[in-house]
Amino acid sequence: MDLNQVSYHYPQQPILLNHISARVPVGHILSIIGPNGAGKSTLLKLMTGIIQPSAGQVQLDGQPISSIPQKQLATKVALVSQQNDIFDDMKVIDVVKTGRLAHHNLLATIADDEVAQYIQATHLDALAQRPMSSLSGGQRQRVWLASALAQDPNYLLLDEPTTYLDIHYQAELMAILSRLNQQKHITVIMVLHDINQAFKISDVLWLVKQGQLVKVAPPAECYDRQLLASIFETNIQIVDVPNYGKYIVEIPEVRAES
Ligand SMILES: Nc1ncnc2c1ncn2[C@@H]1O[C@H](COP(=O)(O)OP(=O)(O)OP(=O)(O)O)[C@@H](O)[C@H]1O
Repeated sequence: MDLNQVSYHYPQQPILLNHISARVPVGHILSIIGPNGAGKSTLLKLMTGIIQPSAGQVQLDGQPISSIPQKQLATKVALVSQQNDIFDDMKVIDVVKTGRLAHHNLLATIADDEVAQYIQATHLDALAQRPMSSLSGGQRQRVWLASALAQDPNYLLLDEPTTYLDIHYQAELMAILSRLNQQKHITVIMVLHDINQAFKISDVLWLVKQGQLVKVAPPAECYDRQLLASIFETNIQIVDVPNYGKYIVEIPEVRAES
């Protein structure tokens, strides 16, 4: 996937993203990080074709994403975002089957067997027959992931996927994504707020500030205290944690006692 001179502004709003050009490395894990309002989710939406650039082009397999019919696009690109409750009356297994609609015309023709692997991959076996309305936020998050996987996409995009997850499930989700990436070669693109998680799991980072792509590099090249401090406008320290490695912490400025 390529972004060629992509600019974007919401209707009646000033320019948000300004001439962004970058290539998404196929088969890798890419995380987009940056402060609130930087334009990360908007960038993700442009990469799914949900919104179209005001100028420039997003290309998928050499084709403008805007020219790919929606159903065909759904077999290539899947988005896991903060979802609403429109599926509350449905059973988990049926919500997962909606992802298969990228490959079928009717939900009724999709067999349970066809979605079993996605339910297993997201550890939802015990919940498959439960209504969505009875699930916790973290469990729902895994259903959205299973449904996106059922699209069998080349590109899996996730917008803040760990928001509702406790630290155990955050680690579990990261492990699931790593496994999918390694075994199925799915390209993972996600917006992550936890920068340490992003640094740990990603092959490439996009650092975004005020609609600009400030740096594109592997995590090892982004452990730069000054760069991170300027992006997040806060005091950053990078510490060495035994058996973990480098860890980024935000340290509030210490004020001198008067
Ligand atoms: N539908 C919309 N209409 C108008 N402005 C919007 C819309 N969606 C987002 N914006 C504005 O665009 C800017 C970037 O929003 P975006 O959600 O892309 O940022 P973000 O980096 O993902 O932020 P966060 O970390 O807070 O989720 C913000 O100023 C936001 O208010």
